[in-house]
Amino acid sequence: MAFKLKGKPKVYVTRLVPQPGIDILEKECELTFWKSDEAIPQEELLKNVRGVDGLFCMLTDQIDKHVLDAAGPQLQVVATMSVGFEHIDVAECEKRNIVVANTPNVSTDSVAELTVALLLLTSRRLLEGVTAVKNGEWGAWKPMWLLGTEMTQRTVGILGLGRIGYGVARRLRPFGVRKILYHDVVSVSYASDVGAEFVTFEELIKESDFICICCNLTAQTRHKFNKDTFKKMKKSAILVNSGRGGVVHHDDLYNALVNGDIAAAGLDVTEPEPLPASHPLISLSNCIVLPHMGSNTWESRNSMSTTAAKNILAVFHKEKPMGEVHVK
Ligand SMILES: O=C(O)C(=O)CO
Repeated sequence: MAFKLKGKPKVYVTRLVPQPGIDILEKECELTFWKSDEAIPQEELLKNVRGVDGLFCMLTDQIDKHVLDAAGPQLQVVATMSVGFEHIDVAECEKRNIVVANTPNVSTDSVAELTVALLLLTSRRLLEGVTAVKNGEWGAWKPMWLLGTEMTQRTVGILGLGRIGYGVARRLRPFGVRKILYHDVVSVSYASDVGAEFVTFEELIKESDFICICCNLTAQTRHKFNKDTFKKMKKSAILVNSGRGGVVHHDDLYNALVNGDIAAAGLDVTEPEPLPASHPLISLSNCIVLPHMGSNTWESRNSMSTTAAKNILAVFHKEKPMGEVHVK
């Protein structure tokens, strides 16, 4: 059901976000903000959404039934400044005819670049090198010190050959990798652009030297990497996750890294986030943990902000937003 708006529609923005999106919204909407770089506490969110027509949120905000109730029946759109939308109760929004939209495409290059960077950081043991220099451990050249693994002639496995997985595959081809394997819910037509071969999950984990997790978190992918998976992987395998933390069982990963079931891991996403500094994975030299930096570029964040803003306006204009999402 469409609601007629009297005057400018009201939009609540749950954080300080890049200005380009705000400039777009300000022309047509009455904006209020959570004026902080830190996540809004849920009780503040519940208070501040009252009476809004649009909600501009991010992946740290739980947009559940209570928030929708607090907002009221005039709420038309929930636009998240993220690709992921696990934090939104999409089914509940659909029931209430509230459009949910995300920001696909605009962070693809940023996340794909980060994934390759993290793979190199991990496979070439670069952080251990930096740490050794800082700690004054850099002595005379040694033939057996901090040896990593080359990408050349290796098999790369990608779980989830969507936009980001494909972006990773395109960037890895010039490194001279021997094979790119992928597993996904369906085989995808553009796999042939990067010479990627569809395999079963079992084949992917057994044959790959490097595995990049680029998929969403769903009931099917939750803890897909667990103790049984790690036992089947090559002992020399390197695992990189830039998808969602919940795809990996972190306690099992810790054991696999300590017991030598796999060689190393690079994580840009964890479960939970933030991962506490006391978490055992952080103490390991063969595990690099980044603080979810995949889309941390000016280009990506500005586009995420403008896309979320345009999605909100599209709904007010009775048009289809670019990133409308539905219950799967
Ligand atoms: O957009 C997303 O879903 C993110 O994870 C932010 O990088």
